[in-house]
Amino acid sequence: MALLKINNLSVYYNDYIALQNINLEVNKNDYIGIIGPNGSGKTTLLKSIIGDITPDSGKIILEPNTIIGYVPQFSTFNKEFPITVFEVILSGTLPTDCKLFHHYRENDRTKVTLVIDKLKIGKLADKQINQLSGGQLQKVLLARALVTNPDILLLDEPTASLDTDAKEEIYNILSSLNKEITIIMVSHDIGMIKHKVKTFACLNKTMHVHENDETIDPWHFEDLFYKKGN
Ligand SMILES: Nc1ncnc2c1ncn2[C@@H]1O[C@H](COP(=O)(O)OP(=O)(O)OP(=O)(O)O)[C@@H](O)[C@H]1O
Repeated sequence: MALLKINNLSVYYNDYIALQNINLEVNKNDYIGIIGPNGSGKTTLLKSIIGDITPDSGKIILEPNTIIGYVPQFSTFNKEFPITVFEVILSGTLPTDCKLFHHYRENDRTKVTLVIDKLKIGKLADKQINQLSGGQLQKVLLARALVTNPDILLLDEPTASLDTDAKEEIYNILSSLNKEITIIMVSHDIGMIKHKVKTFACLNKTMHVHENDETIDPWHFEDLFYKKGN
């Protein structure tokens, strides 16, 4: 059984069609790059998968007990909130039905320490988030998503506004994580992810899926949005 199956998913914002009849099958260890122009529905698709948006039609089927980790768009994160790196990552353990005064368990703190070690960001743990560079903050957001030990990691433009070295570092971390975790990543960085992802999902309200092989030229990919995929 697929880890995640999307069948004929459509999402409307009032009369506006954001996603139309999307189909996608995601299996263990897949590494899918979702590409598409601005406004093509990429974030809407990720939010539908995590249940933040209820589809108007179609189905999203998860294998039982599948855990999803979500790294939202960097720009949507409020860097001015007075909170440390450790606390941001700890917040990833909060249950979805969290009460106002939630008490973390010792086990939650242990999970944070493990993920901090894994991403080698121990030196950042006590810093306030407004003291971080873009690349450091991106790693912290990744750590927050990893703290629940997800089976599938969804990332919305994880390298937007990062310099080339910081991008390369994030992509190297993701390639290493992909040995254990299935990854679905939205990106505008087609030239760079060409060397990373296993599959391209080309989205512009409708979606076509293509294996990332030598026939895909990252500089002439426009036709991938129209060809019939699987
Ligand atoms: N809450 C909303 N209400 C109305 N329209 C929305 C809403 N959210 C998104 N849209 C519209 O739906 C379309 C798809 O938006 P979405 O954010 O999913 O695109 P995207 O591909 O992620 O864009 P970008 O690359 O710019 O981040 C856009 O035209 C957007 O304006």
